[in-house]
Amino acid sequence: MKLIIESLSKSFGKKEVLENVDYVFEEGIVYALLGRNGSGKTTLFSLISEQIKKDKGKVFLEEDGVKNEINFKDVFFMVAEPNLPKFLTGREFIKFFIEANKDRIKDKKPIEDYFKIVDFDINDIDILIQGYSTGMKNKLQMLMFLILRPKVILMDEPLTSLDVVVQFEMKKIIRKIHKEHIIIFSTHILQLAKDICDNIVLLHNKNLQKVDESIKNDKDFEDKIITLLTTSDDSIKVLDKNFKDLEDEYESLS
Ligand SMILES: Nc1ncnc2c1ncn2[C@@H]1O[C@H](COP(=O)(O)OP(=O)(O)OP(=O)(O)O)[C@@H](O)[C@H]1O
Repeated sequence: MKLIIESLSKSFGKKEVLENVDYVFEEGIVYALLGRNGSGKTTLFSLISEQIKKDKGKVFLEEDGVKNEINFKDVFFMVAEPNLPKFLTGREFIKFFIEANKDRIKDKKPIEDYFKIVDFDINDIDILIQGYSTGMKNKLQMLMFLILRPKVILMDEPLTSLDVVVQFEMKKIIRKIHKEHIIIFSTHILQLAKDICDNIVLLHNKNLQKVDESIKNDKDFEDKIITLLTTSDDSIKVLDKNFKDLEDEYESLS
């Protein structure tokens, strides 16, 4: 199975965020999507999951050699700050979610078993979601994709709000299920990208760019990624210019 992006472009007003992006993501590989703030990671995920309209280009899913335009039902987009119904309990919400998606769930389990997978405190499942921490809400989101097992899983900064124990559990779960899915994981935490992902893809200069796999084992891994994310970036030129101005100013004073 492959997720194929062809000539994808998106602008907001005059700001072009993605320009003719072509990329192929494959099943069984966990991808880390790295990019600077505002580079377009969330925009890319929103386009793939059809939450916003493309200006140009298409996204396909290829299965057994047959290529079709992607259906939003094949994609689960896990956001950093989930918007869940506040006045339901965790149990009520997951029960409703299972009922609403019953035709798509292959391997149905008792509800409490699902909560156990993400190490959700059983005493908390009957309190209202409005009382949940961000980490607890994120565990509910994880449950949603573990119940649905969609073909494509997009995770926008997913583990940041989880405590280290749950992060570790989630890393294990992602590694366990990754063979049957296409998983793309956006993060600013380079160590996480290195730990959990097979391939690193940069979103930089409005386009996607594969990072050579050997970089992951390089002792200067973080420096190299930063260099790649700052090449031909105007902000760095501005920074350099400011330092030059300061140096000149300093020299004229001394
Ligand atoms: N609905 C919108 N209307 C106008 N501009 C938008 C909209 N959504 C995103 N943008 C702009 O598109 C650019 C890319 O935003 P996006 O949220 O995709 O970046 P990101 O890589 O996810 O950033 P971060 O790492 O900070 O979360 C930004 O300049 C942002 O201001």
